[in-house]
Amino acid sequence: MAGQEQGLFSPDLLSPEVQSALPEGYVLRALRRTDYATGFLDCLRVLTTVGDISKDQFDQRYDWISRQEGGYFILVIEDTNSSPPRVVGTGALLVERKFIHNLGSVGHIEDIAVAKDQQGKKLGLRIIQALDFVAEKTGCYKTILDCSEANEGFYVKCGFRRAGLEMAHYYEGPKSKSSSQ
Ligand SMILES: CC(=O)SCCNC(=O)CCNC(=O)[C@H](O)C(C)(C)COP(=O)(O)OP(=O)(O)OC[C@H]1O[C@@H](n2cnc3c(N)ncnc32)[C@H](O)[C@@H]1OP(=O)(O)O
Repeated sequence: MAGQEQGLFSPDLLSPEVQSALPEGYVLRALRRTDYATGFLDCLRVLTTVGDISKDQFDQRYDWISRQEGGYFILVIEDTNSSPPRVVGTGALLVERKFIHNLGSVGHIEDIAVAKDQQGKKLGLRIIQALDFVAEKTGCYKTILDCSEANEGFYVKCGFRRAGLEMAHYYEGPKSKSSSQ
């Protein structure tokens, strides 16, 4: 499907309040397969290294994410004033289903990025509000995220507060095949 495809998830999960708070011509929507060529990957490059991803690799990852049935949401903000329309912001929510808290669900916010020339227009805030909406609609009792000290103030403005400490264990060597299946 191309053009008006629904994307990764149902439009019911897109907050109407967030859409109406966006600047004129900016659209909140789910990631689409066609976003390989609309600036989505460039947006992520503001955040970190993305690498040289082919269309085929993009499609394979998109298909894997779309099979996660209610577990993985990626949304974008598109600027339709630009010609052609361009993705200028993105964010992801992973929903972790647990046994604890009466089979509770926890949302994990990941990969928030706003294009450099679009920062400071509250797009980052709108992305977080839109992901909070998805988290609440999918029954999460809380949402958590990791960020740098430099971004703490942004997340405080979005209603988050410091809680806990992040730890990481990085692995060397080739990526396991299962990570792309
Ligand atoms: C879980 C993760 O993904 S962490 C990684 C976050 N992403 C990045 O670091 C990538 C590079 N940075 C960006 O993409 C953007 O700068 C973002 C996402 C951090 C912020 O997006 P923006 O659209 O520029 O921010 P937005 O305009 O929505 O700001 C909302 C409020 O937060 C404030 N704010 C924005 N960034 C910061 C910051 N780094 N520190 C303190 N306050 C900030 C703004 O001033 C604004 O405050 P106001 O309401 O008083 O005016």
